[in-house]
Amino acid sequence: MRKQIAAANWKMNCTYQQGEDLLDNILGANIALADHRQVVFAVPFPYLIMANSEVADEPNYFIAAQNCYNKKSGAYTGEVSAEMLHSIGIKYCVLGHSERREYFQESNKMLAEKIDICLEYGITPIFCCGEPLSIREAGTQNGYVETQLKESLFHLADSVISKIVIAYEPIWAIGTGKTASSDQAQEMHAHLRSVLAKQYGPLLANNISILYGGSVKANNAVELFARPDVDGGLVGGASLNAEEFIAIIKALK
Ligand SMILES: O=C(CO)COP(=O)(O)O
Repeated sequence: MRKQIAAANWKMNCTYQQGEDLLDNILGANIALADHRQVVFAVPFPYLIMANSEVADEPNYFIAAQNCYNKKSGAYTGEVSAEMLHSIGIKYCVLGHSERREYFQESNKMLAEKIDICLEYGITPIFCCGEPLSIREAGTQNGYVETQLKESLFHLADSVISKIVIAYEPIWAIGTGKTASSDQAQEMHAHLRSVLAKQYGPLLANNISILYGGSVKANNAVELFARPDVDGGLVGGASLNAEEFIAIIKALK
């Protein structure tokens, strides 16, 4: 079975102490994860080392960075490299979140570079894609998201593509409380998988986890995650509440 993943994206939230308490509360629930299930916490940079040591003895729990730079090293004041993340044992990195694309002008091409560097350092990218409301209203979301995939991922060899996790996050559903219906999510996830299958063949496409993100909550996770092409979620707001996120972890297939 494909990996089913509950990923928390804390964004720019929590003090160090709050973050530590949140992790303690979630890990304290002692949810044992079957081998096809994983939990990932994407925490702010200053908390990576603390968070990584919290999950060190917890099988199938991992820590992610929320971003890294598209250059390997050098005079880029304030940036964080994939090599730095690797050097502290980080295994995942969220890339191309719509907030990065919007506020920091991250392009598909720049994201392709970030993906290559992460893979070089053995870091699994959680590649985010998703359309804005205007595109959804025009009905052209399939082509829009397909282009994001093509321009950032399709240079990857067959041997590497299965190392990517994809997160489909329709922008109109992020932080708005307006979740895509499970039908809308399934439809897009199936489309993305067919686009991947066209490029890489059905076998590889079937192995790639595609997470849904956008107002995932305890009360809609079961229905969303039950859909055949929805392999878990990338969760913002609800991941900041231990009880909510625990319920979301338990909703994994
Ligand atoms: O952007 C998201 C996760 O990366 C989704 O955020 P919300 O769950 O707060 O809508």
